[in-house]
Amino acid sequence: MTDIGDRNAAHGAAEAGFRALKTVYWNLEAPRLYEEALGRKEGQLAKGGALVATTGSHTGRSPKDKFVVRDASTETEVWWDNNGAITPEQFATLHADFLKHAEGKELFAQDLYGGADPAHRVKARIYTEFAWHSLFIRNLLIRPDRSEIPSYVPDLTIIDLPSFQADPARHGCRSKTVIAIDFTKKIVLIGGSAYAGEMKKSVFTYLNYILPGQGVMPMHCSANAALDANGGSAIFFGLSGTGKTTLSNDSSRQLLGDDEHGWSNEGIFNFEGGCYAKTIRLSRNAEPEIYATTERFGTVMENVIIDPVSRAPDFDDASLTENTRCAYPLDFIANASGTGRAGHPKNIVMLTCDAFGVMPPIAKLTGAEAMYHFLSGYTAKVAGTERGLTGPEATFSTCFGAPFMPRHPSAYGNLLRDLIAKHSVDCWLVNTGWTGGGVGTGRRMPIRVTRRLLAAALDGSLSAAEFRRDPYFGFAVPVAVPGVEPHILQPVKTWANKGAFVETAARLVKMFEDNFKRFETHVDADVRAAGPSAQAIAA
Ligand SMILES: Nc1ncnc2c1ncn2[C@@H]1O[C@H](COP(=O)(O)OP(=O)(O)O)[C@@H](O)[C@H]1O
Ligand SMILES: C=C(OP(=O)(O)O)C(=O)O
Repeated sequence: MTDIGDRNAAHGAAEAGFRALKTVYWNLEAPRLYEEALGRKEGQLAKGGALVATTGSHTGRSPKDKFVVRDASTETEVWWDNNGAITPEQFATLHADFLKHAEGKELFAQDLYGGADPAHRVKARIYTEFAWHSLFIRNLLIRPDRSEIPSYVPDLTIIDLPSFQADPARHGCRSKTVIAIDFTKKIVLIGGSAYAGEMKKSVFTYLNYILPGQGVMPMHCSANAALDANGGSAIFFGLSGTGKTTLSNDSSRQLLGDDEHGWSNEGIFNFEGGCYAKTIRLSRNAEPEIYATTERFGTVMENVIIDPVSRAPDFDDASLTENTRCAYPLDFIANASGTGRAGHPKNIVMLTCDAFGVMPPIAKLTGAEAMYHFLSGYTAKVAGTERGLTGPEATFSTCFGAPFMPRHPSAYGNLLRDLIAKHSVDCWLVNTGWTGGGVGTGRRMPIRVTRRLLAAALDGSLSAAEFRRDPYFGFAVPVAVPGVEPHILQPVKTWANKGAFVETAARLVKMFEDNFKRFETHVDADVRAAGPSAQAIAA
């Protein structure tokens, strides 16, 4: 086997069990990875300098194909209702088959960190079959200084082989696609999917497993901080597509990260060193910072269509998927933090994309309401983004990230509750979804309105506003916010058909209540009482 690039000479691919590899390219940086990716026809060069790759049939994550090894140490730790299980024997067979599949191949390896706080980081080594995947994960995670590479020994090893086809009968999985995590052996195997996001979310899942034991709250959230040191940081929880990336990019604040953070006694820290932004209908005006990254050498664009002649990207083209993406290192954003760390948050924002159009654009939450909405994890999927979906569909994904949470939600919920109380954090619920009606009749909340409301929340002025109680959800909604049309703050006023509003709101309340039944025995009475209730409707 030939090794190319900076590496730890004493700790290489043989330790991971690889045999008869043709070559391992270690820690290549962007220019070499471009050469390898383009030379293998893995992708194309876009007009502005980004590398564009397509992923074939998998253009998003495959949560149903994700499995955790159930063994003596995970048995009592993992929330098995939410995580698929495979046996240690099935994992051993899968691992051996992965190593066999890699024989004779050229692989790319990146030695990276997950976690900007050295006290709580994981050293993640990622072996990939594709050069563009190596560039993607190098962009997304934290890149060690070159001087740290000779002594780098990984804690976690990820092997990503999209050309591997799993066998459900042999490997205990569900299809030819598999994401298998062995927390005891600290190995992740990704096969049968070329969607690059699986790699970064595997590191996230690993940290979500280990960090609670270190007293650190891991969170599916973006984060930014005021430029003035006393202004404090803010975190934005939200499921995919709710606006974590879009809204954390704010030229008046410092960006920490767009997706995954931890909260320790020292403050908050990014798990990553890059961002993974959605590019569908990306607008230069509404999202100038993100747009600019698509015109740079080093950015990876995934499933974005480019013109065959000019190589200019067409962000309106969803012919491969709605989930088109660009991945870039944090320093491509001018006002990104150099450390990935900030003090304790002053504000927590829970983002929801309400496709029914009944949630107000912003509400202030009590601690108990924040816990209720954190455990509920509500957003809505829109028809067209998934096969078979004909109308908006409510999704309740606990902790705003159920697919990445190996432990029971109460493990994360209790940590968050204590941190909110200890640091007297203001909590908000923000609807980035529909207003004036649901999908089909209403329109998406203008980004300009959401940004204006957030600015007022984060600078502290909104806390002092006059509030009214939402008749359905019970939380406090501001009556007026400078620069925002007042009627948009009261959803019923934005609907032409008031009867339809009342009926839709009652339906959504019922969905919340049905969903929350599974948490009722895990929470205190104040949290149970913090949800919407049938009484609130009658009143
Ligand atoms: N009011 C709004 N707030 C935030 N995003 C919005 C809004 N209206 C439309 N969008 C669009 O919704 C998408 C949000 O995606 P993104 O920020 O990547 O979400 P996440 O990071 O939570 O997955 C972007 O494509 C953005 O342009
Ligand atoms: C990477 C992902 O997360 P997000 O959409 O929140 O960026 C994903 O869902 O694939």
